[in-house]
Amino acid sequence: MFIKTLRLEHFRNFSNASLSPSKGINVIAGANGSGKTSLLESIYCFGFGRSFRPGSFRQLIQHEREQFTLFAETLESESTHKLGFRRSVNGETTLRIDSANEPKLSNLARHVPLQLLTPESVELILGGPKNRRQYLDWGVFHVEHQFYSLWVSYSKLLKQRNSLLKQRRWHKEGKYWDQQLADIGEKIDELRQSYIERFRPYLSRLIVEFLPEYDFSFELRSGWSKQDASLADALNRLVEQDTKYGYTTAGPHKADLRILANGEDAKVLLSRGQLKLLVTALKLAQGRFFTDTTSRKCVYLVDDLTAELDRQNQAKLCSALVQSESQVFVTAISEKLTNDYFSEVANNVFHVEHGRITDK
Ligand SMILES: Nc1ncnc2c1ncn2[C@@H]1O[C@H](COP(=O)(O)OP(=O)(O)OP(=O)(O)O)[C@@H](O)[C@H]1O
Repeated sequence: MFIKTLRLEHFRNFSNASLSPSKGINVIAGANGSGKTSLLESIYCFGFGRSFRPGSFRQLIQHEREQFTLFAETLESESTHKLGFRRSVNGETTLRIDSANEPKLSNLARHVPLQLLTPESVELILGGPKNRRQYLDWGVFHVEHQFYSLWVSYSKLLKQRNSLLKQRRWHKEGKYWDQQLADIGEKIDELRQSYIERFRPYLSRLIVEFLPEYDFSFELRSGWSKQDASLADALNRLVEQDTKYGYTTAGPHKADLRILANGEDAKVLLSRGQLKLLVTALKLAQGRFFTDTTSRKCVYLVDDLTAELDRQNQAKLCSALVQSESQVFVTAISEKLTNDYFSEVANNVFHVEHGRITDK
């Protein structure tokens, strides 16, 4: 998938701006506060329905305005799609695909597979399990089409169980729903486990490129104890505890991807720069696996490419991005990056200044 054109209306510091990126490397250059990250954020909205920065969606709407609107024209397998995303201060969201309103964000997201790398991406390793589940589920969502509907059903049943637990009504009605919750929960786990098994060789290959000095291992923890033969058994065993807490403590919503370097938790062993390299490898590996399994390409968004990487590793990352033959958006204070790392390939440089975009 390639973005042919992108238009931003009243998004952050952009009043009305557009760009026609190249199919390859696009460098977004500009001073601090010019709007580089905001530009990446606007693309990210199509793939995730939200920003990657903290704060409410209201902060994305330009000050003094009622709504922002984003348009993108994409090209995939010789078909063009027109996508629209609008959010208003009153919370209303409008999605459009090819001139029709689209009720489901998941359908828009399927059109725009994205991998994001920012200085904050190390939270994938340092942060809680939710970050790693989101990472993993991006892959499962884009590769296994039944995953999303299973996840929606599971979330509904989980909400219902939690409400019964809170109201201490589980003993009256809960047993029946638990079996359904467990069946769907097990299916979600199977899809994740099968994904990680197929994905593991890609991970290993890329990690050797970026961090050859460590021996990494990855283990997907299902979200319930191995001492239980099934999720149904775990839910049954934990019902008294769950009633006390008022929520469900076992299930795929508690899964985690354990990442070990030389047998130790990666977050306690690696330096900040090494964590960034690990995350870089994780993101690139997921993009490669996605391409090999679906014959589609994702778009890479790289904010502040030079942050925390030495020159050798910056060059490695750039060469991996070029090799991916995907569309890439990288931000940098200076366009010098283009000459240093991307001079051999066709690339576009866009200058951003106070929310205005000009190409070279
Ligand atoms: N809702 C908004 N309305 C108007 N301006 C905004 C809004 N939200 C943020 N801004 C401004 O937009 C500008 C662009 O911020 P952005 O983070 O995109 O810059 P950047 O070019 O990535 O900067 P840096 O190089 O420092 O990371 C900032 O000056 C910020 O104050």
